[in-house]
Amino acid sequence: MIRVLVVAFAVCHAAQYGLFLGSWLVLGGAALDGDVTGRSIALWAAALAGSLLCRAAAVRLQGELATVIGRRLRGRLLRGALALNESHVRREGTGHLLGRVLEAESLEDLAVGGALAGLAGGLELVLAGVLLTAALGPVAGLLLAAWLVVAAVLLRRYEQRRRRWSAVRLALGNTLAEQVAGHRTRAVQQPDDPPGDGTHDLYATLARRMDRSWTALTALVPRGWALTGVVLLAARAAQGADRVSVAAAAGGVLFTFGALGRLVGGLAGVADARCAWDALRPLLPSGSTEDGPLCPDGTDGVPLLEADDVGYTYPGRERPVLQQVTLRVDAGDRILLEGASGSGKSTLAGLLGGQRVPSSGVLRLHGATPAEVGAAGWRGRVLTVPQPDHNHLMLGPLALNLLIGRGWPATPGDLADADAVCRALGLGDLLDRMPSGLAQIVGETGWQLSHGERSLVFLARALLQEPEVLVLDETFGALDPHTLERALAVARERARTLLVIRQ
Ligand SMILES: Nc1ncnc2c1ncn2[C@@H]1O[C@H](COP(=O)(O)OP(=O)(O)OP(=O)(O)O)[C@@H](O)[C@H]1O
Repeated sequence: MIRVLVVAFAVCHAAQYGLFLGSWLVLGGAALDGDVTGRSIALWAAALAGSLLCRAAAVRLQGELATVIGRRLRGRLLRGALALNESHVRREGTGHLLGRVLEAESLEDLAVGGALAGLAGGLELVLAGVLLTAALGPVAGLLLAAWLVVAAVLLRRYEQRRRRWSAVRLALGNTLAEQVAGHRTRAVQQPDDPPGDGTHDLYATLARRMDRSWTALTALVPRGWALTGVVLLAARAAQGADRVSVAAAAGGVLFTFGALGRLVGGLAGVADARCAWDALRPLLPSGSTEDGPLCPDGTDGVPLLEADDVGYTYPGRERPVLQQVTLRVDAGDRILLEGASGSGKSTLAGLLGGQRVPSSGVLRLHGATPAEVGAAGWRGRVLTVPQPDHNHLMLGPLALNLLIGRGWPATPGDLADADAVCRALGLGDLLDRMPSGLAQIVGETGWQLSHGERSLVFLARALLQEPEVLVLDETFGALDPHTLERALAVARERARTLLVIRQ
């Protein structure tokens, strides 16, 4: 699809310039011969109209290309982000990752903002170079080549500066995200704003340098060439060349000026896209863009979920948190896992849910490893509900928070299920109190839920996803004994296979 669109774009673009040049050749030739007739004007108008039609088609194809590339890129980004394991996210920081995602815009701009047209400028330039050499001699061709060398040097410098600026921007984005997340704590604990660490100044300096390089590239090169062209034309006129050849040479210089401008603009866009691609690469899934094959259902004698000699060491830590863990979970099991604080229960929950990768040993779902099942496939079947402190309510309707695992917008059936699960868990009073019921906006700036209510919403959300194995990590810690008993009974009744973790 993308290849077809690119070829169609290139054909339309070439036809546009061919017709444009042809129109002026017809009229210009007739004018210089002093023989402008109704026929030559009609030919000129027809070629110009054809050129405009080709331009419209090229712009439309460019838009389609941008949409297709954007959709694919965002799809891959989403799959890659969902496949990231928790320790990777923690190590890099969410702000850093967010900065990387924002780079996707530069890649889309490459298609939307006309960099393709800039690249087509390269083709125009070849054509212009040939015309120019024919009209002004080989010296003109050599001078044009010299300006291309200058453009290459400036382009390289621009890309280097863009990379340095991007690295600081990512770090700055991460610091900002952390500061926003910890804003309340800082507001309470720090009387004054802490002094800056100089990163903002560095960012501003690098941004200025990058802008200067960009200006030098996109302004100096075409204008420098225009000046060179004027000198060449003046020399040609001084040699006593006839009017026709000076006019043709002036056309060649002007044509080259436009093509050079589009070429350097396009190449600057490509440099932006290369930097953006390097920033995005860690987020994109490697190999196939599709999820791996799902493992077979219910193979006889094979455990539903098993951990075989599994160990885990946090990155940067010397000692493992878990060693030689062996666990077998069969369909329909209800398992309680207890242990002391810091003994590694949540780490195991993360491993079982596919959010971490074991340092040793192997996990299997229906006999298939996570690599065979695919990250998204595994997480869709084994769902670990993190401790309430590590779980999140998104700013949005309560229904969205409950049904996020089922797709959005919700169907009437989904909403009825959500209502039934909430009422079974004891959230009926809350639903009746909220003016908009399931449509009530909850989250940071919406209706504030108590700790217990939040845990019940997290539990309802997980039950509504109907995973094959549900792992609840200290989900009941904030509930009073009566609510706890009721919630546990609902979980036992509704979950297909249940593993509950508590201290
Ligand atoms: N991201 C991390 N990096 C390094 N060490 C970690 C990380 N997360 C947890 N640990 C350490 O791993 C050990 C096990 O932590 P884990 O959270 O799995 O224990 P737990 O049994 O769930 O504890 P609790 O019952 O208190 O929630 C702890 O010593 C903890 O400090």
